[in-house]
Amino acid sequence: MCSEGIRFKVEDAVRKAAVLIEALSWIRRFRGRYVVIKLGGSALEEEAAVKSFLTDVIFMRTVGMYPILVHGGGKAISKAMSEAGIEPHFVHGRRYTDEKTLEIATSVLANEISESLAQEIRAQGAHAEPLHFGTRNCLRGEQLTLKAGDGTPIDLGHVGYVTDIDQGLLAEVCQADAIPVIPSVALDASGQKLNVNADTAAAALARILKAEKLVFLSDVPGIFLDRHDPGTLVSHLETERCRALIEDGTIDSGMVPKVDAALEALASGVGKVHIVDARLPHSILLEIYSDKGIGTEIVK
Ligand SMILES: Nc1ncnc2c1ncn2[C@@H]1O[C@H](COP(=O)(O)OP(=O)(O)O)[C@@H](O)[C@H]1O
Ligand SMILES: CC(=O)N[C@@H](CCC(=O)OP(=O)(O)O)C(=O)O
Repeated sequence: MCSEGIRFKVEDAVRKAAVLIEALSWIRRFRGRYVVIKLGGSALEEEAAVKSFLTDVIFMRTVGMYPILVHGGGKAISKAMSEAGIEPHFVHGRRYTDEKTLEIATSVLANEISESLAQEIRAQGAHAEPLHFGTRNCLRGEQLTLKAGDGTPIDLGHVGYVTDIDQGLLAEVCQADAIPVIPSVALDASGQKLNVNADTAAAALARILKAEKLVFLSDVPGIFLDRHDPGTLVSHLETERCRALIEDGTIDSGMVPKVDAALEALASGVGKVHIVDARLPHSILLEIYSDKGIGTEIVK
């Protein structure tokens, strides 16, 4: 090999070592800490990206962090409903959930998506435990009642919000070296299933656990000031600015429940919230274990 080739090889090796050294302080800092990761339905559509993301989650567990995987599956639920001849209907961003919709949504989330994520984690040589009404339940909730402007209650059907979680169960699963996989379905005090928006379910978990971090993996690189201009990606946001961006419509549609959930989590003690692109290989590792992430971080 010529001297130029040797120099390149050495520089490449030094660069790789530098990445490991940079990760070291973050690995030490986050060891034994919970990080709640929400995988959205849009991100779940890309199989190869999901596999690569799960490798990252296994990495996090292997270096001593406690990742907790919470997932939605809005697109898959809508598809299953259409196949059953039911038109999905959303009220204030929540799916109107009658008996039949509840049956479809909970089956898609728990029996299909949670199980397939857990299977993939196992196929990659790690441990996973789906936690829901059909296995061991983790999320407890109550029916959600929204009010219209004039104060009249809005009927959402079997839609809920998380009031509490089984912290003992989570600790047991994490300490047994497994990665908990949790669909956004809660059980109320009488055992009735409730369909919960997955962003709010993840935020409630992070809030109750006082997690180090809450990470939303979606199908965008982060928050943009102008969605048509990739140069406007914001890498750091504080809560006040987030409120203003929601107010002026810069943050809208599916990003609103995420940022609302982020603000709620930060207000109750979660260290930092990240919004990253699930389609970008290793985005979550770069966000957590390097000095400068690649998505948007939100702090108090
Ligand atoms: N300011 C913004 N920056 C980036 N994305 C935004 C913004 N405002 C709204 N969005 C939208 O939010 C979407 C993410 O929400 P959603 O589709 O509900 O994702 P998920 O399925 O991951 O919960 C993005 O695909 C984008 O269209
Ligand atoms: C009440 C309610 O709307 N529940 C959501 C649960 C899934 C979800 O939130 O999935 P995403 O993360 O993909 O949006 C729904 O039925 O679509």
